[in-house]
Amino acid sequence: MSHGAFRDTDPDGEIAFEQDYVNLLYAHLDQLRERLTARRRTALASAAGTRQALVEREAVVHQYGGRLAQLNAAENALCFGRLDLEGTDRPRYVGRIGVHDPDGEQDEPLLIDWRAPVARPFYLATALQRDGVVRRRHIRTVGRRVVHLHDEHLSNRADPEATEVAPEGAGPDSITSESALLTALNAARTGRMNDIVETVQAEQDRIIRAELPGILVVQGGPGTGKTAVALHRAAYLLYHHRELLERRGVLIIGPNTTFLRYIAEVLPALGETGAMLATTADLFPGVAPTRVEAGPVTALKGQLLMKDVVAGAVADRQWVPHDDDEVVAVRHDGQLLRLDRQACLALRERVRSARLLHNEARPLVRRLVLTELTRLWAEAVGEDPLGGENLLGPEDLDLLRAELEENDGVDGMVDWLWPVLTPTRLLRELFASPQRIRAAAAEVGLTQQEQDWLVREGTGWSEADVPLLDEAAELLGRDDSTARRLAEQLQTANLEYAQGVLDVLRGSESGDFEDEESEILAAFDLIDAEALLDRQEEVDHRTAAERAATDRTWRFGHIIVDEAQELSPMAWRMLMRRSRSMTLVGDVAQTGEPAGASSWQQALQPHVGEHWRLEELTVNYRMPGPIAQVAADVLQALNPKLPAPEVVRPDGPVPWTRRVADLGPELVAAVAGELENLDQERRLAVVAAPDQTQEVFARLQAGLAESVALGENETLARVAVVEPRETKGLEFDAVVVVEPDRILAASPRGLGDLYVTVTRATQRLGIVHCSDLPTVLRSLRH
Ligand SMILES: Nc1ncnc2c1ncn2[C@@H]1O[C@H](COP(=O)(O)OP(=O)(O)OP(=O)(O)O)[C@@H](O)[C@H]1O
Repeated sequence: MSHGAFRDTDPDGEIAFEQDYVNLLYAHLDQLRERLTARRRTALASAAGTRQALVEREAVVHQYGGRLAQLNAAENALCFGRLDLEGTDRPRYVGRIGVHDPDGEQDEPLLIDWRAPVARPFYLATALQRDGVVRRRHIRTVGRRVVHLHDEHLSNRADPEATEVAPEGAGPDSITSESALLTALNAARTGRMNDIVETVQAEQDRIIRAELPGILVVQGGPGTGKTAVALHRAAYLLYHHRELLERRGVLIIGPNTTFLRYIAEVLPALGETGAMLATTADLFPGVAPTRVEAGPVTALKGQLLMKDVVAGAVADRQWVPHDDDEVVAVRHDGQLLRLDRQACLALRERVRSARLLHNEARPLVRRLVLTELTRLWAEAVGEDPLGGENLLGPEDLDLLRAELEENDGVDGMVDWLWPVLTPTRLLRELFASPQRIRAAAAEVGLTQQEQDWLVREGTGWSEADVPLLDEAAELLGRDDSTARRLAEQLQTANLEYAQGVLDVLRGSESGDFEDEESEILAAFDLIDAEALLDRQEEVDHRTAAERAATDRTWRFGHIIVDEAQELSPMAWRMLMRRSRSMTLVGDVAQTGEPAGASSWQQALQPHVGEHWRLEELTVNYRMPGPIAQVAADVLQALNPKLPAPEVVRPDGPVPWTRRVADLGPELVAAVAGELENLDQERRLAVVAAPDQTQEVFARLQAGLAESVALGENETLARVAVVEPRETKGLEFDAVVVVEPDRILAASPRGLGDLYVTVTRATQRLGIVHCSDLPTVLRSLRH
């Protein structure tokens, strides 16, 4: 590996040279923005008298808006790289977007989008595999000012002074652009994730640019860049498959809303705003889970056997009398027409054999019920007093049937036998009734304890309920009656609104207008309210993400799942319905959820068999060596088969431990000491077991403001007190772990939570404990 020296001065005018070029790029960016803003303004102001013109105008305005957002996002670090190539004097500049000189004669763009194939050597070229690259230059800018250049000479013919051999142990051989990378890794964390577009590494680049179709699993230890890679892959795929992915949308699933906030700025910074960020809990429109359930309940609800429980619950609602004494009956024309158990059983079998979804089978149920009731009524009224054949002919039967159709009691009977069910009604009524649970679980063999876990007191949905609601929706099919009623109401309301718009237009019509310019057509001459409504519906410029958020059956162009190891089998089942083109990133050593995966094979086999491919990330960019060593010890105990990632920064502060009598002043002193070790802008997380976070927070809130010479708000803004699960996917400059023994005891999945906890720090790690340290933290014991 070779790398160049920093140039802090600019003896050869290199910075000035690059500054000129960067100025030129920004001038083009400004020009482009101005031109687009003006065009957008003109389009907005243009008249759109016809339906077609209105649709076209809206499309153009929308398109300009999207492009402008991309250009605005490129403002920061527009250009960050340059490649000098063999056989040409013209360098190739790499940046966030492509910039062309509209008047230029050259074919080659002034700036190449990092996602374009010709930008790839910027990330991949090494001294051994140069790909035609003689020199790779990293250009660092602050605002629009070039502040630093760093060169890597990949050619043997390069200036020997600018090339030096990497010091021993400076990190894995595969690292490129080491100086720029180390600058990024050592930077203070802000609480929001940054993009890594300037320093993507070769193994990451391969994953980012992997082909779209199919299921790609990315396994990697903590800090190997899985989240970063997943988000850059989203940007890459949107660039290369824009038409498909803007139409179908990209869904990004994260473990919780804190995490989604943490990553929210990465894609916009890469110029992409169209992806939908969600947790699996958000995937059933209209349901916002707030209910917290105990671990065993969550674990049970996540298991695949719950699909059979839900199916059992639906089947149980397709009612038949329990014995020969029970009947369903309707009174008609003085006759009591009854369906007994045998008749109901036969009817149910006929309907089930039609293999329709529950709600969609209702019209068939109604038809069969009517046939049976008609037969019963005919038997009663057409009976030949002399004992001969029934006196009624086919036409009479048709009349009887038509009459029965008008009887409200028939609908009541159908409701009883085959009620219209929504997913929420089905599960609400299931979880409220031990009898229903027993009936639903009859074929599944749930233990009494498991059945009791499903009984729900109170209301509200949990995250684990969402895949069950989705399952129910799949089995029930559309509840047409409600949907139709709602659609009709909406249509009426919208029609009234559209009519109102036309009335306003008419109201504003001037008297002169009618007399003198009757040739000119006004909007209300051309369209009626219904047409206006149609027109509004056609001009639906919500992004695919926005439309998908309200449509449970939306199929996405691609789904990215982060912390994918946490998904339960039922959650996988739900996601698989939404796309089969997926990137799943995670680490099976970090699983904390009770129903999460122990292996990718176990997680995916039931849904896609062997149809998935695995890539691995092997380099830890987050932790310095001494912290990584602590993590490696925990990993060794957790799953010795998983290799600990290599580190990029071998050196760093040694993690410290402090034994305290209780979590009082000594804890405060330890945290205060740690804060003093950190620069002002750096942030600290104090991680404690779920049942201790409140106490720890209260102690620190009271004690820290006094110990550290800072205001209370200022101090607490730098210190987050969190439980292990809340730190999933996040990182902090420093982490203080409180009572690891207690964290271990509170984890449903053994060492997973502790492993997550000790792998969050980018700079410093400390441990405060009252009880003995767990054996896995042996390297920290004195
Ligand atoms: N090529 C890179 N250049 C600069 N920074 C990088 C690079 N790769 C990763 N990082 C940084 O390393 C840190 C860890 O990355 P990330 O959070 O994506 O890892 P992860 O594998 O998802 O970790 P975890 O499993 O713990 O959630 C982040 O700060 C990220 O920006």
